[in-house]
Amino acid sequence: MTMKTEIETPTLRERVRIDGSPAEASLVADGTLRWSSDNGGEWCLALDSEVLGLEAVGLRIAIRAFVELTKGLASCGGGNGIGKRVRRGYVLEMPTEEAASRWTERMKDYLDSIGRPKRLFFFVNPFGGKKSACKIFDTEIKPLLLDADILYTVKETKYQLHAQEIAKSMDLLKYDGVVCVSGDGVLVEVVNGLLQREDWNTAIKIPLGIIPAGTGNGMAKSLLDSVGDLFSVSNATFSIIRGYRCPLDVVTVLQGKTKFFSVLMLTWGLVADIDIESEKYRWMGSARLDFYSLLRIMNLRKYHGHVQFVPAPGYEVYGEPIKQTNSCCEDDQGDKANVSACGYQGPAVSIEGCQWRSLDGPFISVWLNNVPWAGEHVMPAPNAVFSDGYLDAIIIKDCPKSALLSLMLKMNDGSYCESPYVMYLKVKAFRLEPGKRVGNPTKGGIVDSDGEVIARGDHVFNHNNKQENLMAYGPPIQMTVDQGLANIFSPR
Ligand SMILES: Nc1ncnc2c1ncn2[C@@H]1O[C@H](COP(=O)(O)OP(=O)(O)OP(=O)(O)O)[C@@H](O)[C@H]1O
Repeated sequence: MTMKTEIETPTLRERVRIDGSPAEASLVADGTLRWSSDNGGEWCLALDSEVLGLEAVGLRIAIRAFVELTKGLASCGGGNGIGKRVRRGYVLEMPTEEAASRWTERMKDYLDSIGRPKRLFFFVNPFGGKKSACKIFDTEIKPLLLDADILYTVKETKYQLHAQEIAKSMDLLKYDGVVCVSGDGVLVEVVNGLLQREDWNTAIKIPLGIIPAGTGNGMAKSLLDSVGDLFSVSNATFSIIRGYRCPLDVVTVLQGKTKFFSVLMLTWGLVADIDIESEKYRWMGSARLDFYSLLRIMNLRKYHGHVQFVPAPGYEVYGEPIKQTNSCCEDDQGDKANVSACGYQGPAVSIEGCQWRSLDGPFISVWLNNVPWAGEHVMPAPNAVFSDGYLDAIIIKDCPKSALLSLMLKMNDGSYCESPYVMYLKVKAFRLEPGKRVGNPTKGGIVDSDGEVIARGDHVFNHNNKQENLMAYGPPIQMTVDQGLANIFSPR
């Protein structure tokens, strides 16, 4: 027999009716509402993890909850997160109006004390994924916001970089958070917009949120999966309503005088080729990635090139030590003022004195990740942590095609990393010098950051005969991590 310790002190007790049935109710100091019905059975609701909002009218308190579909007797706290949740109402009828207002005040005070957002700004990308973000907002997100008494402003993005433009100039004091109903692309634009502001150091601290409505939803998946929650729009929305947040590393990607900021990943070689070149098979739906992966592995490409990195403690065995770095950015460090008139300039801690190591090609694939998941079903970096100050580098130099095929099939649980062909290390900084394709010196690869092509070996020119990508293919591209620079709403 186990002894029950007195850690929960009931703060309020009352004879009530719940959904019409007489019951004995208590509201415990830790925010747990319990009741035992006269008809038998103990019930429990955790205000923090199961309640959206509440309202008192006369003797009645209407509680708007968000609970697991299979919520049973006395189960409290949102279960194991695996089950689907639904909105559900409970009505508490108090014996007096005085009791009703006392209980309401206590419950509202508790919800206020956990720092939930009250005013949110939403970017909705009507163009992302299956082009259903507006419908998702109206049918799945809005009802939860209304139940939680959250005031919201919605802005549909009209074109590429629209979200970045708005984030650069919007009045952030009006909001407790900026949420993207989109794929990862719009979130990255918001981070870039915030960091281009004069007041970037306060602007970047505004809590960011992501509700999956795109093709690439790696951030939403990483956040929900970190607590074992089911990947869904409503779970992502509820995690924003609850208001917990975690710090998020921001990566500065720099080449010469060009820079931008990333929060997800950068990839070159096999994965970038599959991600970008398979676009032409979009008509196949989700099968396009499997089909094109197979095609690329059968006709496997390798790329010449060179990488340098500052390993995290414990990862110094990889690569060869180098004394002097041929930094891509030495010139620019002294020239920082020219990079941008204002805004964030990159991590304050210098990496110049660090012990760099290097690896020479050819490479099959180089993949750097800030969070574990790159998409709903692809987990390249199982050990990635949102704010450890490191990028997880996954490098494949050589691998038989049959082994590569089986690695690709193990991408959905991260187990591919155990293969002896996969080099997995954590780095503080990374430099990529992408080269030409082995056996075909006229062809280069693709460097893809957060789903966008940033450099292409086969030059693509626009109608003004200017190279259309942000960066050049060949010269080093440097990535440095600023630990926990941003904040993101997280399930816990
Ligand atoms: N109205 C719009 N028309 C065209 N592009 C837009 C519009 N609004 C946003 N965008 C752009 O769409 C891109 C992708 O957005 P997002 O990440 O939300 O969706 P996605 O479906 O995951 O993306 P992808 O097209 O890379 O698969 C972003 O770069 C964004 O700038």
